[in-house]
Amino acid sequence: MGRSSSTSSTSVSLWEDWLEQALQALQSSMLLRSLRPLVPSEVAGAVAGRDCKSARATGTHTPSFLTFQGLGTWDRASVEVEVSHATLQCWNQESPSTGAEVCNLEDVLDVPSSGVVAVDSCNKLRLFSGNDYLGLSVHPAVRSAAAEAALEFGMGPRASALVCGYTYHHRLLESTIAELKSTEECLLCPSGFAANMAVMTAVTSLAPGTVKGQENVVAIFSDALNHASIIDGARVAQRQSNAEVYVYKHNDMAHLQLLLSKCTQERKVVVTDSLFSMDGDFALLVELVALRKQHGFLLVIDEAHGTLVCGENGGGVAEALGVQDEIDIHVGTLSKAVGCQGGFIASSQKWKQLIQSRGRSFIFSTALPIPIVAAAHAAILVAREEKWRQRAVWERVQQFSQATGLHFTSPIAPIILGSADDTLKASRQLLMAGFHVSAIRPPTVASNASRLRITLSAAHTTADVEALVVALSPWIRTTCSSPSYRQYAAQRFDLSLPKEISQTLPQNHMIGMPSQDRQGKHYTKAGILFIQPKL
Ligand SMILES: Cc1ncc(COP(=O)(O)O)c(C=O)c1O
Repeated sequence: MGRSSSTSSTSVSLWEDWLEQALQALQSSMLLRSLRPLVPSEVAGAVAGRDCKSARATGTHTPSFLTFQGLGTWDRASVEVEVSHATLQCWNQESPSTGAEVCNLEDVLDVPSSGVVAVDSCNKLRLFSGNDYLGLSVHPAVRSAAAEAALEFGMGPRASALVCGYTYHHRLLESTIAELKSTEECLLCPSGFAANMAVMTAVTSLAPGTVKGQENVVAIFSDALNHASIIDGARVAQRQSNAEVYVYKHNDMAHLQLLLSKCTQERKVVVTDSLFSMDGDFALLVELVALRKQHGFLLVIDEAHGTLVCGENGGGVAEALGVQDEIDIHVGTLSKAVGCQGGFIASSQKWKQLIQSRGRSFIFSTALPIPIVAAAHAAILVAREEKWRQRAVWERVQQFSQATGLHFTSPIAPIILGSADDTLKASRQLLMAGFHVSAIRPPTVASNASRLRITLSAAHTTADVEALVVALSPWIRTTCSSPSYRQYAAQRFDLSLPKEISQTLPQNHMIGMPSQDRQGKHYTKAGILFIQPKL
C-alpha cells in the first residue's frame, strides 16, 4: 500500500493483521531475514589509470548525467540491428536453430571462418519487437553509468542479496523505485519473473506449514491473460498446498465478483498484469480497487509494461489511473522501459520484510550486478528528466493507430491474423522487408488468435512507423474486416475505461497518456488521455 494510504475496510486491514502475525512468527523462529547494504571497495578494484568519478551511492547523492531534448544518433541502436544473410536465410526458411548457423553456413554464405560476421554481409533490421519503450537501453547516461560502475567496482560482490550481494547501489535503486511507485519500500529481484514468483509464493506462505483445507489457505484470483511468471508462481503456491487458484476471464469484473462471492476462503489475493503483454490493453484497476474495498483482497499488479510508459511521473498504469495508493504490491521489471535487467517489488515495509524472508526466487538467487543496478538507476533518472520520451512513444501509438485505422491502446499493438500459419508467413515477409515483428502463436495466445505483436518505442521515428505501415498494408486490409479482429476489438475497447468516462466518449477511442488536449479530440482524467482515433 502507498505511503499515504490507510486501510479502506475492515477486511483489508485483516491482511495487515495476518502479515503482522506472520512477521512475528518469523521473528520468533529467527527466520526474519535482513538486508545489509555493503559499500563496495572502490579504490582497490578500480582500473589503473582511470579517473573514476561516478558517485558513490549513498542514498542522497544523485550522479550528474547528460540529458537531451530529442532523439540522438545513439537512439538508433535501440530499434535497429544487423543480421547476417546466413541468419536471415535460415530465419526465412524457419530452419530450427541453436544460433549456430553463422558458423555452420560460413562456406555457403560468405561468413568469415572466425564466425565474426562481416559488416558487408549483413542486412539492417528495424525492430518493432523489443520492449525498450523509451529507448533508454542505449542512452549515453545509461551506458556511462554501467561502464563507470564496471570499471570502478567490477560486477560487485557475487552472492545473493541476503549474503553479501546487496550494496548501497542496490539500496539507492530501491529507494528511487519506491519513490517512483509512491510506496514505502522496494525490493530488487534478479528478474521480473523472479519477482512475480517471490510475491506469489511469499504472500501465500503467511502461516508457514499450512495444510489445504485449513482456513489460512489463500485463494488466488488471477486474470486469464496474466504473464507466465504469475501463473507459475501461483502454481508453485498451489503445489505447496498454500493456495487455491481461480482464473477469471480476462478483465471480466462480473466473473471475478462471482468467484469472489462464492469463495469461502478468508484470505484472498487478486493478481493482474496492469498492461497486458500480448494484447496491449489495460487491467481495470479502478474497478479492481472498488472490488478490493468490498472483498478485502490483497491487490497485486504487475507493471512490467506500464512502468515509465504510463503515468505522469512514469509510475505506471496505477499512477495514470490515480489508484497507486490502493495497490498493495506493485511488481515490475527493469528489462523493459528501464532498458536494463532485473525485477522489483514495491510495497509497504512489512510486505518487503515478508517477501525478503519468504520469497525463494529472491532469497536463493544472486543479486543483480552493480553495473546493471547503476544503469537502471541512471535510466529512471533520465526518464524523469527527458519527459519527451514518454510523449514520443504515445505519439507513435497515435500515429500507428491513425495510419492503420486499427484501435491500439498502448505501445503494444497486436494485429490479430487468426491462423498461426498466416501469422508466421506475415512475420517472415516483414523480416525480408527489413522489419522484425514477433509472430505470437498458441500456447502464448488462444488458438485462432495468432498475431503480429508490434511494439512501438520513443526511439522509432515517424518515418519508421510510416515504412512499417506500408510493409504491413496487406495484412492491415484483411485484419480490419476479419471476424477475429472484430471480436478482439469488441472485447477490448470500452472495457479499458472507467464507466463514467466511457459513457462520455464516442464508441471508437483508445486509451493513452497525458498530453495536450488537441483539436478537441482528447479527454483527460486522472492523468490518462483518451483519444478518439481517426477511423
Ligand atoms: C507482464 C510481464 N511480467 C513479468 C515479466 C518478466 O520480466 P523479466 O523479463 O524481467 O523476467 C515479463 C517479461 O516478459 C512480462 O511481460
